[in-house]
Amino acid sequence: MNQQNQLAMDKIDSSQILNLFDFEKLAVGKMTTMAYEYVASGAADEFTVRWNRQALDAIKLNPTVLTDVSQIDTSTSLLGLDLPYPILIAPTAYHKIMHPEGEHATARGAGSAKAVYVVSSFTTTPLEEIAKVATQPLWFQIYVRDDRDFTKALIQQAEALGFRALCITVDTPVAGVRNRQDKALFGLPDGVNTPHMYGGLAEKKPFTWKDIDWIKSFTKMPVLLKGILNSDDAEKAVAAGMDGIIVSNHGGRNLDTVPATIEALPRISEKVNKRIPILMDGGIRRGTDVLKAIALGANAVLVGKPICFGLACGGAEGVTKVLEILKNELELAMALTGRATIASIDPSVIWK
Ligand SMILES: Cc1cc2nc3c(=O)[nH]c(=O)nc-3n(C[C@H](O)[C@H](O)[C@H](O)COP(=O)(O)O)c2cc1C
Ligand SMILES: O=C(O)C(=O)c1ccccc1
Repeated sequence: MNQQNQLAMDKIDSSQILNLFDFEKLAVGKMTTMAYEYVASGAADEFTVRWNRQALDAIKLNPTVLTDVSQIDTSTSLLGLDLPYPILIAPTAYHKIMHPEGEHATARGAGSAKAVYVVSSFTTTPLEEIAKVATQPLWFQIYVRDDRDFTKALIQQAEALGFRALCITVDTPVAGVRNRQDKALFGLPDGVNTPHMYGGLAEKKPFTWKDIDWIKSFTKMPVLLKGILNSDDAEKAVAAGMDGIIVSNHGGRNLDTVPATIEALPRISEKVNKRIPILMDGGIRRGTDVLKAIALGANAVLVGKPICFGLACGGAEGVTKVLEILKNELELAMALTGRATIASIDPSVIWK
């Protein structure tokens, strides 16, 4: 497709695309079936995918009235970064199957929206190209390979390119039961590849806490563990000197029937007791979802699938729009619950 046609394809009708669910509906017609099935599907019977949403929906809010909400301030700080709002782009693989500009567009979209973009190690665009166009901080996500020299070199490459934090994904020693993805005969189309990663998800060598210590020993980037669901592991992460954790069930794509992340969050938050920042992802689609996650102990959230759909619908602009809609909804949720700042969002905003 030429550039003119792509730009025309990328025009989003702002009068009709008003929330994150609208992007998914629009994306169905814009993506190949294979790419849509890859992004939208979860593991096995997709209970956890649904629970991520249902558990957020089931939480009721308890607004406070007559507080000064004339100035809503969504800003926060996280691992030395000042964020205008507590929403990051979750690492997702293979952006070029979603849009021809791939991760390049995602990085530009993140830049316009002033959001941190966590780049997947399964990026289909070289890290140096992403770093070149990024105007906001980038983080890097890694899958640890059996080849530890390769793993170390990749982390050092990201660090040298100015990536600001490292997320080690720990919930995927093997890929989950991906029936929908398999039925769609998922595979990368010709011309799309992953310049920094080889192979699939499953590796043979044990990958344990010892490897986490090893990574910590040679990188100066803050290190976060992505995919924590139980509070004992959260405690081990603190003990291992981690700089943060990401409470995640991989968007329901790995082990079906694990709980919703919003359900796992409170006990992890209690155990961690503010010693390190906690991020959360899984089913965040509305500003009220962000508010609920913060109320239950998250310092920030990440969004996965909606970014993929925004990218598919509108390239960089689509990515920006997804983030702007979510930020705007968060501001409204804060105003309507009587919370003018992120710090004022505490458990009392949840109806009990
Ligand atoms: C298409 C897709 C690809 C993903 N690829 C990765 C990946 O490469 N590395 C990783 O750590 N997580 C990956 N994830 C998981 C996301 O980082 C995140 O945990 C999840 O999507 C959050 O849930 P949400 O999609 O409901 O927002 C992927 C998720 C999706 C939907
Ligand atoms: O799809 C995923 O969830 C994922 O993390 C992934 C990343 C690279 C290759 C295969 C799966």
